[in-house]
Amino acid sequence: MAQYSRVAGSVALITLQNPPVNALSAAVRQGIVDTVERALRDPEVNSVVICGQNGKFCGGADIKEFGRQMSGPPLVPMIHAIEAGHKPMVAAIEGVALGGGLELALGCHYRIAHSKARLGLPEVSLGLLPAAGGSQRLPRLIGVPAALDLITTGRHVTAAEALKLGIVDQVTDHNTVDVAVKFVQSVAGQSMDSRRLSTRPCPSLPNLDAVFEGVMQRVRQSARGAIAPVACVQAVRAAATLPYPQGMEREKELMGTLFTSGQARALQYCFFAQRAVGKWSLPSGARWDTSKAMPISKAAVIGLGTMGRGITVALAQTGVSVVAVDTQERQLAEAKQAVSGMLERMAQKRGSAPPLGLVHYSNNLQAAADADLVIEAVFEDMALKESVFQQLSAICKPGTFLCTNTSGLDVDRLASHTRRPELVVGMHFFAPAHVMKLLEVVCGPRSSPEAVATAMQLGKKMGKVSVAVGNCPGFVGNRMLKPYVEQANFLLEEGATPELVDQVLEDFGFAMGVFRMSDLSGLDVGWRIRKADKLTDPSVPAGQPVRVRQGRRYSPLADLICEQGRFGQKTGQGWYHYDKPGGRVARSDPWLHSFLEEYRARHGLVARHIDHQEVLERCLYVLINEGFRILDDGIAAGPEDIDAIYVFGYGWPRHRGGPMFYASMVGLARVLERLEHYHQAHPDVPHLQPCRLLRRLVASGSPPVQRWREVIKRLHSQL
Ligand SMILES: CC(C)(COP(=O)(O)OP(=O)(O)OC[C@H]1O[C@@H](n2cnc3c(N)ncnc32)[C@H](O)[C@@H]1OP(=O)(O)O)[C@@H](O)C(=O)NCCC(=O)NCCSC(=O)C[C@@H](O)CCCCCCCCCCCCC(=O)O
Repeated sequence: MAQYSRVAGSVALITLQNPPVNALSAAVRQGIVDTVERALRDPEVNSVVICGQNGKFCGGADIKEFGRQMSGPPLVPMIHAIEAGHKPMVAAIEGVALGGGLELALGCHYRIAHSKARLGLPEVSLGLLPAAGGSQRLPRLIGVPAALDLITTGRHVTAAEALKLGIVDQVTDHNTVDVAVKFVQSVAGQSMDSRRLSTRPCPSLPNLDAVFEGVMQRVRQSARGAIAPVACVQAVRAAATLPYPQGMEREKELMGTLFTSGQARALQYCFFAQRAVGKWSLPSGARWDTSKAMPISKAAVIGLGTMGRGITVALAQTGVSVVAVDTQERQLAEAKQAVSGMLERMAQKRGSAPPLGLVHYSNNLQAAADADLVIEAVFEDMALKESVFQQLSAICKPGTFLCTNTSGLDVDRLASHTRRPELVVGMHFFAPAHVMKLLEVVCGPRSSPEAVATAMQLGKKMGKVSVAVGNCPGFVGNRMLKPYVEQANFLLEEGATPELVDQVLEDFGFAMGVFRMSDLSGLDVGWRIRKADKLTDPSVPAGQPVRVRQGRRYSPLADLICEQGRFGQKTGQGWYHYDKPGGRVARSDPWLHSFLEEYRARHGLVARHIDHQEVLERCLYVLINEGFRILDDGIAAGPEDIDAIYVFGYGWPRHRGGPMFYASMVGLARVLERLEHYHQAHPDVPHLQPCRLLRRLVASGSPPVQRWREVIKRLHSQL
């Protein structure tokens, strides 16, 4: 797993071999230990180059080994032996040097990188810290502030930035190994004493305490309960204040706490879940590896509201030529300005030219005629969308994929208005579409494997985490959101306040609680949907109790708020009060509190004390229960799909792994027992009734989340 060869007579070349990213598995570590020993022993060798096979230096420790019995030589002494070696060692970095891979390179005496290489210490995003000496060597090399930035964010840097920071000694456009071999020969025989980072002091920093205090405060705030970023700061502080051996002890101690934590398990699960969703399969048998994606060089976006504009920007950023269409002149002119502005700002940040020439504008649907793929993003109204699809089907060239950005309407019904329903899929983006990572690709029963593969591939090119889901009202994300929001409203009826509910959810790790989030998205959106579903007052049959709809408990609270013209941030009032329409800072609103009191009095409801546990359990478990129903219905292929959707699209805290992973951590039996308890207390809320799949999983011994797919398959095959 590490190949030894001799090049240029006296240089030992050690090549890591563990495709696809040369991760430091036990076998690779053993290979490195053996080959380094051999190179140091061999009298004919006077210097060493370490590189990775297939143009990739090393993606770090083998994450698949975590959580299992560790075997093979440990990383820390292995890297120490390299650093202590009396012959010069150079890391030839191509592709990536990440985590343990960069730590290995930091143990070498020199580092030479290809200009396209990326380097970083991303352990924090796996719930860990760079514990193979990275937290101690990097600050000694580049100073505390830069090291803190890289280690607490886990961000990757380009070779050019690495050179500027001093992480690498040289950047080349040529063959990196050849350059490294030449270089190492030029330093052979020299003392490497000054090149051993562990022997260097950390560059001194005035106001060390103040710097760490400030950083710790910022990190704690943005971590939202994640423990790894905090431990990363503590480890770098050890580098800045302790001699190297004690610093290493501290690094080990901190890693010991992180390594076995639930958060590390959750974050590592997220890493693999993000990759698993790319390997989609559908109930029809269509799969990612047998379905051919078509190339998309020209796209059209229909409807240039907020979503259409964001989608246009995201496509142009990807290098796709876009025709942006809106039949309303005023909207078109505003969109032109907004899209150009967004593209310019993004280009300025990147230091490149904005791709303005890729976007063309039109007020005529005919302009979409020769597009390879069209994304409809008109107002969320079925009749309007049906008419657009009918027209597009007549206008577009044969073979154009027709996609809808609907957030929950029936994709199959739209497909039925076209001549080729197999070319229709949903591409559900999340606002702002050029920023948010999630894309739900909604597959109707008639969507062809080719259409699904094309939408998935385009999403990936746009930098999205694309998740293939089935067609049902709300798909996956919004379908699960509905009972969650509903519970929050019921809790208000029973005595809670928006502040209490939001605080509990934010303490859990959500960026925003449900009420703050609703104010941000606009309360009128849900109101319009409830009106269309005939849930709001004028369409309710006479004599129907106001808190019952379609035979189940209903809370008209949100409707009443909307009737007051309180649509959230945009109107300056919603569940909270804002300084002005469009204001961002949510303040408690005394009006809302008296409104809730009056409401309860009017309906004979007596406010009771509601504790944090009840808020959390009712909101989260009802959402999780719907997740199980979605799995049982085959709308999502596995728990990873649901979790990726919630982490990347709904602000679910990544260090909690996603709702389904969280359920497995809490214990399925516990979730079931609490749902049963709440359903008994609220028999008129069907969403609280534990789903069949949850019961089945508990009955089969609550297998780990990675094995749920098998249980689901078995369950379905028995039907
Ligand atoms: C590398 C990438 C940037 C490549 O991206 P790309 O898009 O090209 O490809 P994919 O992401 O799709 O990946 C392809 C393929 O490869 C798999 N993979 C990638 N990286 C790894 C990896 N590091 N390990 C295993 N597998 C990997 C990926 O899953 C894909 O597989 P598939 O089957 O889907 O094809 C990108 O992949 C990337 O970003 N990778 C992760 C990089 C990273 O985060 N590296 C850091 C790893 S953690 C680390 O290095 C830790 C070290 O600092 C120190 C470790 C010291 C350990 C000491 C343990 C002491 C424990 C003490 C505890 C004591 C407890 C007690 O007391 O008992």
